[in-house]
Amino acid sequence: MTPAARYAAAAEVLDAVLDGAAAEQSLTAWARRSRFAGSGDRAAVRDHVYDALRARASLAVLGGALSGRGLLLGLMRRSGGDAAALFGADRFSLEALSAEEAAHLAAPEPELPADVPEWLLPQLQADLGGEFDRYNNLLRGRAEVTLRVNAARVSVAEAAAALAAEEIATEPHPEVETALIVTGNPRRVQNSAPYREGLVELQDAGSQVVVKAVPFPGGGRVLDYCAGGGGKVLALAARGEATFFAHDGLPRRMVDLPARAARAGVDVTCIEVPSGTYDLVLADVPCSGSGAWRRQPDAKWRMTAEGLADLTQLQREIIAQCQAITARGGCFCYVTCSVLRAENEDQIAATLGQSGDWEEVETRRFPVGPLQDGFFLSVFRRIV
Ligand SMILES: C[S@@+](CC[C@H](N)C(=O)[O-])C[C@H]1O[C@@H](n2cnc3c(N)ncnc32)[C@H](O)[C@@H]1O
Repeated sequence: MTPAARYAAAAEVLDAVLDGAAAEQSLTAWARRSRFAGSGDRAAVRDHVYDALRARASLAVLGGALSGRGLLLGLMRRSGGDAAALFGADRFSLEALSAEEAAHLAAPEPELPADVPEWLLPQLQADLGGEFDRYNNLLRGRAEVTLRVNAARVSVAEAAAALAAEEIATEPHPEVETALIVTGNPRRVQNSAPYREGLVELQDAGSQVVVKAVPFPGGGRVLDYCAGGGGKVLALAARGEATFFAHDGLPRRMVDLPARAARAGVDVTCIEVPSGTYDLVLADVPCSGSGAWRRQPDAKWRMTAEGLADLTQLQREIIAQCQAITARGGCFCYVTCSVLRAENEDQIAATLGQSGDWEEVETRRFPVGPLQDGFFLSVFRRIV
């Protein structure tokens, strides 16, 4: 596909997303009906779509319309690209610029809105204060592909060398000692020997830092109550000996966990119903994902006030369930990848903070950064 044709395909996918379809499904549907597209084409179209969605509000203003075409015009304007040369470039491209579009692009740059849902803007500004502008700018960029080195099996330098042997370039994360940032050939990672052999796992650096901050019991029973694919419980299991359990309200989400645990050389038992008590209960609860919206920008635009209220209700239910199964003297760790107080500090204040049965060990925010997603962690110990 020509570069112009890739933009035309991205516009088609974006229009479907703006009509309410999910980005991943729309990309898959486009790839199915476009058998001529190679892997490079699919990757380029995906990048255009996600770049446009991350900054949907500001690009619509820059490009002059909230449409696939308008967002891509905005994207080109932001990067200083020549839209006139690409639009109308060949028979597969988008139509040439209209006189109105050309005039819009030539006019002085308008004031740009923030790239967060309008209804949530006041809440985000109040919650993040002076950090909001930085957060908003970071949300417009791509997230890094990051690996967690399985420190139980290999050193960071050895893992980097094994990846380099397969032409996967990495750099150590400047602050997170187990993290390698993939700087070349990220799409090769999942077929590489270091990945298949469990020397590395795909995991954001923020996620790694949160797990490291969890007080590890050094034995006993450890439960990941919202395990999903198992990222957190696998990182916990890499920290030392204990008996590890994984649970999820939607058990099928754990389908890949046994294979991932086997690759990493750790034992994790998936359970449908927790039984007895656990010395450490970690709940990485379902949340807005506002600390990780770079990775799922269409989720950002789909979030509604009602959806957020439902999530905060579910989070309170999960906290209550976890309180009941934490052993006396054990710890409960509440984790979100949200930057909203409503899902973080307010939840803790309304639940654990009200109970005389629990003492706070630590509550921390891990802000969104250029190299990591944003997280929140609150650790409470159940009084003996
Ligand atoms: C943020 S994700 C967890 C990600 C995972 N910890 C990781 O690091 O890969 C939240 C998970 O909570 C699960 N969940 C939703 N409702 C739940 C409930 N009532 N009880 C337990 N888990 C639930 C979801 O299915 C989802 O897998």
